[in-house]
Parts: sequence; structure tokens; C-alpha cells
Amino acid sequence: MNQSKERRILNFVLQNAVRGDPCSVMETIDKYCSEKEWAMNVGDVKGVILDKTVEEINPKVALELGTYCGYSAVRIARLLKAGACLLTVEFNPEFAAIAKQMIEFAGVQDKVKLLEGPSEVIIPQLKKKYEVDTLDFVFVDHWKDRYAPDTILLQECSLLRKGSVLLADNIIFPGAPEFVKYIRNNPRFQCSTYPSYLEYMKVQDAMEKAVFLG
Ligand SMILES: O=C(NCCCCCn1ccnc1)c1cc(-c2ccc(F)cc2)cc(O)c1O
Ligand SMILES: [Mg+2]
Repeated sequence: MNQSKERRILNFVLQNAVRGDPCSVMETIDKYCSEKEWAMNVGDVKGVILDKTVEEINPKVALELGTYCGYSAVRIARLLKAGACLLTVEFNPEFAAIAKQMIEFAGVQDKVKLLEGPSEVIIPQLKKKYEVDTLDFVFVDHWKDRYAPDTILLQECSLLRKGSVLLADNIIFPGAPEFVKYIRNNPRFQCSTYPSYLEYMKVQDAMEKAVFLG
């Protein structure tokens, strides 16, 4: 049975990156996906916006929606301080299996909890099953038509507090128009847009930062 692209990316990392070195894993994925096969990692250009947002917030509890191969989980986790953690949600079992190995190879597994399943099922479980109080940071990078409903669900589940920061990928391409409409017209969020480029491409994209005002 022929290999998936995600399996080829993981194998390239296992054979070429330095075990236990998150930056080496990120660089190796970026090299493969810019030279050999495009893939929907947040990438090295938008990744800098993600880095700066995480460093500014210094979250104790972070949530990622959309793990994929684990590139952004490694990217976020490498910046987390002792005792901080990232919960990352992946719906696709194949992607989750790849991401688990990627996260372990990078050596950040102690800071990352990979949760497999639909976000609409997992989000309501975060408080009781995963012992979350509130979220300091949320990286939104899953199905684009789930951005708005899951942002509403996070509020309904009292998972956001005054100052919680959401950062959403792909605001321009592929786009998340319902989310943009919802979040920019919502007085409970302070929004800012970060123009950038689609991963590994000369195509415009952007990230939206939304601070929950409580
Ligand atoms: O669809 C995307 N991500 C979600 C993947 C599935 C999430 C599954 N899941 C996880 C948890 N709950 C559900 C995505 C797509 C593109 C893209 C860009 C150009 C193009 F021509 C085709 C695609 C670029 C991204 O940066 C993306 O993030
Ligand atoms: Mg994305």
C-alpha cells in the first residue's frame, strides 16, 4: 500500500533531523515541504508570527485545533516554560499517529498532550476530563468552517478568560469568512490582522489575533 505524503514527511525527519532538537525538526519539515512536496504546515513565514504571539503571552495552558503532522505543536511547545502545556486536537487518526511520532522525535512530548477526535466533542471535555481551568492561548488551524462554531463553543464551556488570545491561521487562503465576520463584529474580542503568505508559496494569506475581553 503506497505511503502517504505525511508518512514521507515523517520519514524525512527521522532520517535527516536531529533527535531531541525541535528547531532541527521544524527546519527539516520546511525543507521537505518547500523543495519536495507542499503540505499544510503553518510553515516558517507565518511560524514567526506564531512564535512572537506565544512569546508575548507565555501561556501556561495552550490549545491547538488541528495538529496535522505536529509541526506547529513542536513550534509552540519549544517555547513553553517549565510546567506549561499544549493540548492539541486532531480528528484524523493517520495525522495523529504521524504527529505523535514527530512530537516524540522532537523531544517535546512532556509538554504536549495529543487529543484525537472531533473538536466539538473534545472542547466540552477539557475542563473535567483534561483538568483545564481556562486557556491562555488557542491556535486555530483546523477545518475553516469550524473556526467560528468552536470559538463559540470555547466561550460556552467557559474556557476563555479576560485576556485569552486566539490566533487563527488561513484567514485569507483558504479563508475562514464566517469566522472573520463573527470575530471582527464581536465586542467581546479585540482583533488584529497579520498579513503574511501561505506556507511555502508566494500566495497572500493572513493570521487573525483575537483577544477575549471577558
Ligand atoms: O485545511 C487546512 N487545515 C485543516 C486540515 C484538517 C483538519 C482536521 N481537523 C483537525 C482537528 N479537527 C479537524 C489547511 C488547508 C490549507 C490549504 C491551502 C491551499 C490549498 F490549495 C489547499 C489547502 C492550508 C492550511 O494552512 C490549512 O490549515
Ligand atoms: Mg493552516
